[in-house]
Amino acid sequence: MSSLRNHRVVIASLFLPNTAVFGEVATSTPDHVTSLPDFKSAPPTTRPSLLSKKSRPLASIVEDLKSRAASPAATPRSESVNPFGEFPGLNTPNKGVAESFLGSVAAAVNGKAVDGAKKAHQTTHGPNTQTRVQRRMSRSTAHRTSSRSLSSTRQDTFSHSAAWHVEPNPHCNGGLKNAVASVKTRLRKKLWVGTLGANTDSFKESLKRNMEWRLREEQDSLPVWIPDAEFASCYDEFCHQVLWPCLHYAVPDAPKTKSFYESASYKQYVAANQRFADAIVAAYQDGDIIWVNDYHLMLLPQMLRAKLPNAPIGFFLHVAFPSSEIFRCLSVRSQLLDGVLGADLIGFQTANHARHFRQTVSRILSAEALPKGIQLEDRFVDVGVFPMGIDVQSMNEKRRDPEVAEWVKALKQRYAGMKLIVGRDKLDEIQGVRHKILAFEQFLTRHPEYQGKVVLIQVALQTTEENELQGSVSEVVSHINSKFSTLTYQPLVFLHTQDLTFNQYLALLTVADAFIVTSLREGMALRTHEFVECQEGRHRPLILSEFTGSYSYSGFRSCISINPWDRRGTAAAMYQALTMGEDEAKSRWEDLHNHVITQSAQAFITSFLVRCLRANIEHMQNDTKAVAELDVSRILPRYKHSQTRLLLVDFEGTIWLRDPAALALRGEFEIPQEAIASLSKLAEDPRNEVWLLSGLQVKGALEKIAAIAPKIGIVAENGCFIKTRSDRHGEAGWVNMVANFNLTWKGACLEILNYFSERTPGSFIEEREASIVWRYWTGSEDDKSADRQWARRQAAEAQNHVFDSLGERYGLRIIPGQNSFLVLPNNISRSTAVGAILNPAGPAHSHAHAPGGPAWISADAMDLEDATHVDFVLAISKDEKLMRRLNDLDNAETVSTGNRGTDAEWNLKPEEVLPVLNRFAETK
Ligand SMILES: O=P(O)(O)OC[C@H]1O[C@H](O[C@H]2O[C@H](CO)[C@@H](O)[C@H](O)[C@H]2O)[C@H](O)[C@@H](O)[C@@H]1O
Repeated sequence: MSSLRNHRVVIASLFLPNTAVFGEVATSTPDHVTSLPDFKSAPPTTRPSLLSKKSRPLASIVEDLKSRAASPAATPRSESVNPFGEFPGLNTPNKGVAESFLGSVAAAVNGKAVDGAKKAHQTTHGPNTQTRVQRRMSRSTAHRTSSRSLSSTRQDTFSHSAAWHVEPNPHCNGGLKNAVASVKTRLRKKLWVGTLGANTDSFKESLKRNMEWRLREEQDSLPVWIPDAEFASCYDEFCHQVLWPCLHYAVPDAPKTKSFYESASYKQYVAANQRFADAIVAAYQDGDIIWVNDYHLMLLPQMLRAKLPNAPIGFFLHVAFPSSEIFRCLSVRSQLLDGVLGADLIGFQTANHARHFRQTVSRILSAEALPKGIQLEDRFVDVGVFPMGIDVQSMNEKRRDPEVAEWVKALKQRYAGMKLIVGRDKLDEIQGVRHKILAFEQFLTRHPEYQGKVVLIQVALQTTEENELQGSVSEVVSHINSKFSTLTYQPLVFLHTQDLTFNQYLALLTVADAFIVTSLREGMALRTHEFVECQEGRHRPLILSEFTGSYSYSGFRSCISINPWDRRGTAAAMYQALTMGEDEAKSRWEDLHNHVITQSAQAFITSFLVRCLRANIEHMQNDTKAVAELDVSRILPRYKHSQTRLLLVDFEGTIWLRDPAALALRGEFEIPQEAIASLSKLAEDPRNEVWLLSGLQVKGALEKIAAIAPKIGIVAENGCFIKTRSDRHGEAGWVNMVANFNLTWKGACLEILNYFSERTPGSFIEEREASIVWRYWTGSEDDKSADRQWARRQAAEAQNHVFDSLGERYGLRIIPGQNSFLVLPNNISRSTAVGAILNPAGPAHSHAHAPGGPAWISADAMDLEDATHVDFVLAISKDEKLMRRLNDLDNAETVSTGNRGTDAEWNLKPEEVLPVLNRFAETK
């Protein structure tokens, strides 16, 4: 982390952590209020107990019902006695919130006045029985109407003389804000770049300058000004209705309502991203690390890279990333992928999301996806997994607030004898609240003994109106409350986050008998981590969807897992949670807790930023390193004076420049006699060990070469087979490096590829011993015809099929080429073969490996420390992985014959290879 101290971190996030609010009211600095957004902020400087000694009687059931007198459902005046007696009063600045909160929870136990025909689901006072479950306001629309927002109407204009103050921005990603705060002593210099989350068209320029100045001075924040209509289209439409569902595995079909055009909203998304880019470029200083957050800003890394070619840029996706089968349906899929690939490092919450991303890039952009990232034409982009966590220490401090204890007491009193299941989600389709409620209905139906005794308290996070409508929560809430409510009981309570303070929420988590998340997909689900910490004294269980990021971590497997689509299973999980014995609950909680404290916010932020910096340094070294044309005269002296030399030379594309497809298809092969003769001459020298590296199979070309050049070692099929050099007794043989591998995948793979071959004219399969190549195009590489496009699409589909059905099961990897792709076992490569060659106990040095002998593969095969007996290594190859590995050796000269960016020390055109080999061969 020490290296981070010297850098300023520019944090780009759609919303700033703090925003500006008009009015003179002096509020506390953001540090004094809860840093978790969306909850009603605690009041200013003084924070007297909400439940002060001057208690006011608790609203009785009669009062509770009276307060809904405006409702058409008449309330019986002579209600039964409130079973909960006295409740402390609310004589505090947060009175409104407290009333709302208690009103809501009270309603659950006090029973509802119901319209004979149709019971309502209202849980708090208000004239309209629909309001509690209806959405409040989306982030963009909220600010067009909210009195707390910066601009109240479009007609108002605000100049620099308008009074304003700072408050926490309820729209900012709470997890991110907390994570940054958790390392504030170590992350000394930072600059947040984002929007205020308010309509700002009516601001005069003078006001904007005034805000910019103060926010920069006081909050380390730089506001980005986005016109209101542009913001709404970008955020409410493109982000929430196109990207959000798709990234959470829903096939894009927006706009369902035809209320907007995807292409138009994408334009606004581009424009909004460009405004961020302009603001950051203007503020950028040498040494800054730029950290771009989340799906709202997927184009920003590339826009920044265009202007700041050397800047360290990290992109972290907080939400999920779907399989390529889903992502490829997006009309702007390539633009979005190109956008994020401007970063040095792309981070994901889970290994699955990262894998999906790599596969998607490989299939849509035809770039090479390696385990550590993406090899583009001109540079490498790191891809990593950085699970988000919570700041446990800060959370525990908040939990220790006496006010939380008072609320716990109050809630216990209010819900005495009842069980509480708590949840907090957006009301859209993705977070599965509808599924949750229907499962709760099933639970109450299957376990009637719990009717009247269990309440589901659902805290609702606001999202876009359209998304909430699609979530269809409202109708099921009405349905379940009308089905099970009695005079003294309502099964389902809805609260909006604005209805309760964070302390109240913490109290709710503390008294909960279970917490439930039914997301159909989710990036992480940090609210479950908060619940676990709040349960320190009680250890009640977590019911968690298998489709959340949190569940993908083994520590969280001690939850009660559910498939949210399985209503019966979810209902059973509710029963299991409420009836679980203390010992089992404690043991499960301990696992969950251990995970929460290990996967902390601090660990997340430190590892992401350090890796981003390191990746940038590596990339810059590679990019700025002018790779010189090989100057043989600089190398020859070392060669001359060395005693043990290893010479590695690629076959295809380096000394053999013919089309491998023609060889596979028609068996057309002519030995490149001059090159083989030159290598053989080199191999005559007892100080030299000469190896030919090839992806071709043994049969055919390589067999023929082996016959005429017995002193050359050969690596076939990218490392699946190795032919040792013949020794002085003339012994040599092919060693099968994959003899112990399960190759049964080949049958299934061929079946898939046959299917695609039938549909792709001119394509064919090249089956090798332990690998398979599908050559989907045999025409010109520059062909832009529809036929080639079709073939490329088929190739993408075929890769998907092979990887999804066989990849993980058999440990396979797919290497895309220009017009073909190769499927082979994961742990086989030219560089593992070279590791095996260097190993003194390996196939190149031991006679135990006679032809047809046992397989040789060693766990140490990758270990280049074995290279101590070699004092000169020359590698002429296109294999970048091999180049990188050999660069770790002091005595290696790496020479690339590829035509794109390389990590090798030298470049060499393939046509120049033979003259170079000859010069070595002539040197004594
Ligand atoms: O609704 P948006 O403004 O588009 O924001 C998206 C959501 O961001 C946050 O959740 C995401 O990040 C969390 C922390 O990394 C992660 O736990 C969660 O799974 C992600 O979805 C935020 O907490 C949500 O309220 C926003 O909806």
